[in-house]
Amino acid sequence: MDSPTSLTPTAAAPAATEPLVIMGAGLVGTLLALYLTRRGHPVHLYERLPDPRKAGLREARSINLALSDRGWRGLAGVGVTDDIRKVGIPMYRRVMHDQRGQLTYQPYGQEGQAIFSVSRDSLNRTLLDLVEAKPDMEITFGQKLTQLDLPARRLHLRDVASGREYDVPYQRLFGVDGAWSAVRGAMQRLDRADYSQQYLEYGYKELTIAAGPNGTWQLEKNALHIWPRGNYLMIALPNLDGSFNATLFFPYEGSLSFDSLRTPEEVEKFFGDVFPDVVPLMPELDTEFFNHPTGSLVTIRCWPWSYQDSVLLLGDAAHAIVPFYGQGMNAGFEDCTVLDRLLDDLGEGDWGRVMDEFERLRKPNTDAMAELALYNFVEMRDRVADPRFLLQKRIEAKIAAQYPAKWLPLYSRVTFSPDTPYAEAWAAGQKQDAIMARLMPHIQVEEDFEKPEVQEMVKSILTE
Ligand SMILES: Cc1cc2nc3c(=O)[nH]c(=O)nc-3n(C[C@H](O)[C@H](O)[C@H](O)COP(=O)(O)OP(=O)(O)OC[C@H]3O[C@@H](n4cnc5c(N)ncnc54)[C@H](O)[C@@H]3O)c2cc1C
Ligand SMILES: NC(=O)C1=CN([C@@H]2O[C@H](COP(=O)(O)OP(=O)(O)OC[C@H]3O[C@@H](n4cnc5c(N)ncnc54)[C@H](OP(=O)(O)O)[C@@H]3O)[C@@H](O)[C@H]2O)C=CC1
Ligand SMILES: Nc1ccccc1C(=O)C[C@H](N)C(=O)O
Repeated sequence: MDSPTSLTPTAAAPAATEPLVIMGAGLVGTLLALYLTRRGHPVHLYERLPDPRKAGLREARSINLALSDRGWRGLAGVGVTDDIRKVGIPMYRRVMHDQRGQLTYQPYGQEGQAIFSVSRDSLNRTLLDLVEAKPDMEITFGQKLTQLDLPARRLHLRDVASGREYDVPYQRLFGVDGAWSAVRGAMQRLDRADYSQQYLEYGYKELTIAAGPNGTWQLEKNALHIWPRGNYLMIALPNLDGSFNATLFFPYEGSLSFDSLRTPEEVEKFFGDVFPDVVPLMPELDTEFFNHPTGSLVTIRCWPWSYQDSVLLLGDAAHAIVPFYGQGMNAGFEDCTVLDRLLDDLGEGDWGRVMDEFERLRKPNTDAMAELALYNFVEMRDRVADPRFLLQKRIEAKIAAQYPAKWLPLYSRVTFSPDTPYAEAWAAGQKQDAIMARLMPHIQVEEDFEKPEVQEMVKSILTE
C-alpha cells in the first residue's frame, strides 16, 4: 500500500464538533463514513438517491461486483468483513466458454485463493445499516449537490422530492459522488485543473442467467464465467439465489454491435450463434436486451484531487476506471485505508498536508490501475481464448512455484495483495510479460518447462 515516508506526525487536533461532510453514500462514501466516525468525528452524509433500503431496488447497473483483497482490507479496517462475507460467493477460477460450448479453466491464484462475487445492493445496504447504527452520524437521502462554492465552503443542495434548494456551510468536504462527481465538476473549473475522460467504443448490457430448480446454479457456481469472442465478450458472476448476472461488453457501432441488433429475432440469432450454451438459460433475453440500459465505459483522470485544506475527492470521483479488472470499488476502499493511515501518521492538525499527501501517494497507483483495467479488457475478450496464452499462464504458475521469492504473477499482485501499490504491480507485470515473450518460443507443451535448457534459461533470466 502507499505508505507515507519520512513524515513527522503533527499533534492531533481536538475532536471537531462541526461534522465532516461526505457527498455520496455509495460504496466508498459509506465506508469512508465508518472510518471517519471511528476517529471520533461527527459525519453528515448527503445522497442524491432515496434510501435504497426503503425505496426497493432501483434499476441497478453493475448488479454484482468482484471483491478482492484490497477491498477486504478496507472493510477489515472498520471490522465489517463478517457482515459482507455472508453475502459473498468465492470465485476460484475463470471458466472460458468457447463457441461450441467447450470449457477451459484458469485458476485465479493458488489453491484456496478467490475473488468474491457480492451484490452491489447488499453491500450498499449493509454498509448503510452499519453507518446508521453509529452515533453522531447523519445521512440525508434525496439531496442532490447542484453547486459548490469552493472559496466560501458552501454546498448548494436540492431536495429532489420537493425541489427546495438550500445552502449548507462546511469546513471539510469529501467528494465521493462517483464517476459523474459534482464536487469534481466544481474543482474542474478552477485554474490549472487537469481533467480527461476517455470512453471506449464499447458499451455494456446486463442480462440474467436464470437459477435452476430450487435455487441451484446452472453453471459452475464458484467461478467467473467468460465467453471471449475476440472483439467482444460476455461475463457472468454468481448470485446467492442461483442466478448469474451476465454482462455483455459489445461495440456500440459496426457490423456486430448494439446498433446492428434491432429486433428480437436478430438478438436471438446472434446469441444462438455465438453463445449457444447459455442461451437456453436466459429466458428473459429479449426483454432484458431491449429494456435494460446500455452503459458506457470510461476512464476519468483528474488532478488535483484536493482544494486547499477543505475538499478531497476519493473513489470514482477521483479515478473512474473501466471495470475489466474488477478493481474500481476495491481501489476506492483502498483510498479509505490509505487516508486513515495518513491520519494516524500525520495527525489531524493539518488537513491540507494530509490531503496533499493522499493525492501524491494515490495518483500514480490509480493511474496504473486505469492502465491495468484496459490491459485486462484485451486479456478477457481475446487472449483467454488462445491456448498459447493459457499455456503461458500455466508456465508462469510453475515459475512462481519454483521461484516464489522472485516471481509473483501480475494477477496475484493486483488481486491477492492487500497492499502492493498498483504502480509496482503494473511495472513488475510488464517486466514479466517481456520475460515470457523471450521464454515462450522455447516452450510448445507444458512438459517443455522441465527441459534442462529451458530450466537454465529461466534461472539465468531471473538472476539477470
Ligand atoms: C459494469 C461495472 C462492473 C463493475 N464491477 C466491479 C467489480 O467487480 N469490482 C470492483 O471493485 N468495482 C467494479 N466496478 C466499479 C465500481 O462500481 C465503482 O468503482 C464503485 O461503485 C465506486 O464507488 P463510489 O462510491 O466511488 O461511487 P458510486 O458507487 O457511484 O457512489 C457515488 C454515490 O454518489 C451519489 N451522487 C452522485 N452525484 C451526486 C450529487 N450530485 N449529489 C449527491 N449525491 C450524488 C450517487 O447517487 C452514488 O450513490 C464496476 C463498475 C461497472 C460499471
Ligand atoms: N468507469 C466506468 O466505465 C463506469 C463506472 N461506473 C461507476 O459505477 C457507479 C454506479 O453506476 P450506476 O449505478 O450505473 O450509475 P449511473 O451510470 O446510472 O449514473 C448515475 C448518474 O450519473 C449521471 N451520469 C451517468 N452517465 C453519465 C454521463 N455519461 N455523463 C454525465 N453524467 C452521467 C446521471 O445523472 P443525472 O441523472 O443527474 O444526469 C446518472 O443518473 C457510477 O457512479 C460510477 O462511479 C458506472 C458506469 C461506468
Ligand atoms: N468484475 C468484473 C466486471 C467486469 C469485467 C471483469 C470483471 C472481473 O472481475 C474480471 C476478473 N478480475 C478477471 O480478471 O477474470
